[in-house]
Amino acid sequence: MNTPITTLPKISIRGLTKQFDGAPTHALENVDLDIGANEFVTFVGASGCGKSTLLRTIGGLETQTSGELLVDNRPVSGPGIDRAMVFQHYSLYPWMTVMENIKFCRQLAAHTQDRSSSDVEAASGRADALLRLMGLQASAGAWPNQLSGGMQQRVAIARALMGRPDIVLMDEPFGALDAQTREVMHDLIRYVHRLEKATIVFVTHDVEEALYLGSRVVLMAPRPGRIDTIYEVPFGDQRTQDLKFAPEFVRLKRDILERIRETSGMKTDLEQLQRLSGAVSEPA
Ligand SMILES: Nc1ncnc2c1ncn2[C@@H]1O[C@H](COP(=O)(O)OP(=O)(O)OP(=O)(O)O)[C@@H](O)[C@H]1O
Repeated sequence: MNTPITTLPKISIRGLTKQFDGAPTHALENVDLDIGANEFVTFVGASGCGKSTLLRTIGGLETQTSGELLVDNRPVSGPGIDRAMVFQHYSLYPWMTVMENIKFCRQLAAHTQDRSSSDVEAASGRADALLRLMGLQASAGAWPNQLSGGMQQRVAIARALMGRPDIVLMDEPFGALDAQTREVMHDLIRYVHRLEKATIVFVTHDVEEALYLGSRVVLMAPRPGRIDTIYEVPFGDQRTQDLKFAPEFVRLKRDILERIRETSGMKTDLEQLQRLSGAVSEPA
C-alpha cells in the first residue's frame, strides 16, 4: 500500500482571534488557514477586515489573543529573519545609498549573530545580484530621495530578499505607485517569486492585482475580521498582462468585487441612499 505523502504547510493558522484593547469587535475572529511553501497568496477585503493585523501577526509584530499560528510547525513568538516584511511606504534609510540600504539588514544580522566581517563581504555578491534583478545597477550609489517611488520600492524588496527569507509578507507594497509602474512591479514580483521560491503573503485593496498575482485570493470580511471566501485562481503560472482582459479573469474580478461590497455593508448604504433619494424626489 502506498503511504500518502503529506507536506506540512509553511504557515498554519488555527482559530486565530485578535482583540485590541478597548475595541468593540474582534479585529480577527476564528481565522483558519494553511499556506503552503512557495505559495503566493493574496488577501483582499473591505477596510478594517483585519488584513494588516493578520499579516503583522504572521510577521510577529502583533500577538494573537487566542488561537494558534505556526510557521514550519513552530509557534511564532516574534519577528524572525525567516520572515521579511515590505510595507506601502518604502521605509528606506535616507542617509544610506541604495546599496547600503540593501546590505543593511544583513550587516545587522552579522553583528548580532557574531559573524565575521568577511561573512558580510561574502554577502556583496547577493546584493549585486539583487541589484541586477531589480534593474537598479545604475543606481547603486544613489540616495533614496533621488529615486522614483517604483525604484524605491524595488530597493525595499531587494533589502527584504537580502537575508533569503522563507516568507515575504507584503502590505500593499504597490499601493502608492501609478498604474503603469504597478504593472511592471506585478511582473517583477512574479518573476522574483519563481526565482527565489519564497512563500509570499500579499495584502492589497486592488482585486485585479490580487487575481493577477495570487494562486489563491483570500477574501476577508469586517466586524469581526474573518475569512469570508477563498478563491482558487485558475490561470496557472504563465501569466501576461493580457490575462487581465480575459473573460474568466473579468468575471472572477466582478464576483470578488461584488462580494467585497456585500461584506462591507457598502451595498446596503447605496440601497439606503437610493431609497432616500427616491423619497426626497417623490411628490408630496
Ligand atoms: N493598534 C491597534 N489598536 C486598536 N485597534 C486596531 C489597531 N490596529 C488595527 N485595529 C483595528 O483592527 C481592525 C482591523 O484593522 P486592520 O488594519 O488589520 O484592517 P485592514 O483590513 O488592514 O484595513 P485597511 O484595508 O483599511 O488597511 C480595525 O477595526 C482597526 O481599527
